[in-house]
Amino acid sequence: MNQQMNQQMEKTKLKTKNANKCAAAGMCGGCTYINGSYEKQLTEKEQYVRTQLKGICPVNPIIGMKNPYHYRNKVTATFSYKKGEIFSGIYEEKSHSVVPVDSCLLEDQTADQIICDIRGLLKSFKITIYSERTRYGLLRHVMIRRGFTTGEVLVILVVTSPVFPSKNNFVKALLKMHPEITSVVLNVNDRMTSMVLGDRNIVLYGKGYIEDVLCNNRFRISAQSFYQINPVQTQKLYEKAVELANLTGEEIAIDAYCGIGTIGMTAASKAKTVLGIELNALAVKDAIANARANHVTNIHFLQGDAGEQMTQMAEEGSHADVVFMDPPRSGSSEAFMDSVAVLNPKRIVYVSCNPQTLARDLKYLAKKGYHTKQATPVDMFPWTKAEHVETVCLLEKGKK
Ligand SMILES: C[S@@+](CC[C@H](N)C(=O)[O-])C[C@H]1O[C@@H](n2cnc3c(N)ncnc32)[C@H](O)[C@@H]1O
Repeated sequence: MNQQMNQQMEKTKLKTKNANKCAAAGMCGGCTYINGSYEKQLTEKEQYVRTQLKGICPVNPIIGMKNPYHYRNKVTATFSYKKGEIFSGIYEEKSHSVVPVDSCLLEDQTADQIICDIRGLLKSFKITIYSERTRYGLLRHVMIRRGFTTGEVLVILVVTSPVFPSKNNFVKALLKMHPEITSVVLNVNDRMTSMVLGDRNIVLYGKGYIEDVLCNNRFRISAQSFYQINPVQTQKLYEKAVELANLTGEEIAIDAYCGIGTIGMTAASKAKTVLGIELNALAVKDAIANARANHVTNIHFLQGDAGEQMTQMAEEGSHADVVFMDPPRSGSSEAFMDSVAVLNPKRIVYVSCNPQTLARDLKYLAKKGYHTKQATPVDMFPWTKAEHVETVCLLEKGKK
């Protein structure tokens, strides 16, 4: 039997075994660890971080989750046709064919139910499904964001055109089935892109965003803004990050790659001032509104590339006592890290969702005189790949 046939048989066996837990297992690429115990998964993730950070710093035990299911507060569905009937689901791993999914072990259950009910409405409202191949059709995706503490629900209908048939009646029908929905937004995405959201939002119902409470602050979260997808673990992650910063109330702190200002606002009550830096203009708008709504007066925000903003601050002779940095999976830039060194903070708290780029950046920061004292992995994405484990690190200036 050739190798290809063997691999195919192994794949089929795995799918059959996993299908007991989830019909899409082995296809959507989400639950890599579905077959083992949660404890084993935590051990492997911790070991993965240890391997990546070998020779850099000691690694503390991983912080796991008590109930590691249905934690995703943001759910995105894609639609397609099978024998003329519309179905909804998730893209197959590394492909754009849709795997049917009605309920997922990781996703918020209310969100999954709303998606199924929207799918049920499409035919009677004559809403067509967008095809990437023909570029014909209206509805590309449905995204649901749900506030874990507030229960608020934002439904985002991602469409190719702002002309949505009988939109008021559609919203009315949806609200009748799901009175818990607090806002509905049309997001127009008419580009040939694999990005889910377009730039234009039209509010059909409610305020156009949700609010959620995290670490005693209330945050406003718009369609496009980054917000951690596992609120239970985020609380633990931010508490650890602020604890590592060891703030006394006298510090000038920077929250780089700040999103809607969540880490900076959590730290603000313990620091003198905080400056948040973020590229996404809508996230900065949310961050400013969040600071105002929570009466946090010692935090300010800059919109722009973190590397460019920090370079400018370094050139102006600015100083910081503590820098929080939480870059995207690709990690930080040398321009940013060069400038951090010029600002001369005592401590850097690095939050990362990619141990590989984290290791690369920690090595670069070591060359700049910042040594990593400790790292703590946090399981933000239970059942998914070890490569996605979150880690929070403390770096200090001076000798190793
Ligand atoms: C992993 S998220 C962290 C956000 C926030 N700290 C949180 O916990 O919610 C990374 C953030 O970096 C922002 N970002 C990406 N590239 C950036 C850049 N070059 N400069 C500044 N911010 C950037 C993204 O828009 C996103 O909000």
